Amino acid sequence: MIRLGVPSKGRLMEQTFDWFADRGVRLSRSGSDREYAGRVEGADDVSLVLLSAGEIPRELVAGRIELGVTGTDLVREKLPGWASDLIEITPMGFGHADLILAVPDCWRDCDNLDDLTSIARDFRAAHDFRLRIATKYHRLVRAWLAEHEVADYQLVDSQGATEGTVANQTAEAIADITSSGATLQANNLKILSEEPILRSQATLFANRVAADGPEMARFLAQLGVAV
Ligand SMILES: Nc1ncnc2c1ncn2[C@@H]1O[C@H](COP(=O)(O)OP(=O)(O)OP(=O)(O)O)[C@@H](O)[C@H]1O
Ligand SMILES: O=P(O)(O)OC[C@H]1O[C@H](OP(=O)(O)OP(=O)(O)O)[C@H](O)[C@@H]1O
Repeated sequence: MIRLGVPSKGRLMEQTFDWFADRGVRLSRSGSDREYAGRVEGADDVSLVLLSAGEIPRELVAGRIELGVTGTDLVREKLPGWASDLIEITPMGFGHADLILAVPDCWRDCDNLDDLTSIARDFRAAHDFRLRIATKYHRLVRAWLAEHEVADYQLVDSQGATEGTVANQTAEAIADITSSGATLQANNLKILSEEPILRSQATLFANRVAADGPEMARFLAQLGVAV
């Protein structure tokens, strides 16, 4: 049996259902909106497990699901060395979002990371703490800033409504996912001019060990994708 983990709600769930339906596999929730049980029609020996998108990377590595749909951002953030445990089977063409760093619009002299570096240095000299960047993507943001030799900052954890932290004065800058840009605009934030920290999209992942079996090869062939 192949256990397929799919996000349990929202657009990501609906677009995942559409993607499989286009390939002849009908996924559905059984019961009410609150019931996280699912049904699979059109494929043998496949069961549906509805999970939070953020938990799918961990469940894949633990081998509690063999296949899973989630954003590449969540896999890279939550699983250092993910490629030794998981295989990226195919990007799915939806759930596109960029992980970016943004600062207040009113910081006229801050357009790129060099500007931020000098602002952060001055900030540290003027205050008795370092410039705060709110994010839930700790690992990816730290690695990116280290790569660009930015050191005078601290991360503050924000698990939601991250763009609001600047107005609420719990951070000076944010690093979060953006898609349309509407949330940044509504919160008077602008993106630094560098390339995004990461470009993410919904992707089908497999547990590397499970990917070897004949059942998996059959199912992936039915979907028109290969390991
Ligand atoms: N505005 C957006 N547009 C497109 N994709 C997005 C957007 N916001 C988040 N995502 C993507 O959706 C995936 C799920 O994100 P996130 O974990 O924030 O979802 P959630 O619905 O809050 O999940 P949870 O069930 O854990 O509460 C991530 O891969 C993320 O990149
Ligand atoms: O660029 P946009 O199209 O405006 O999308 C970006 C927003 O979408 C996500 O939030 P979500 O709605 O998942 O809520 P969250 O704040 O709880 O993460 C993300 O964290 C941004 O806040």
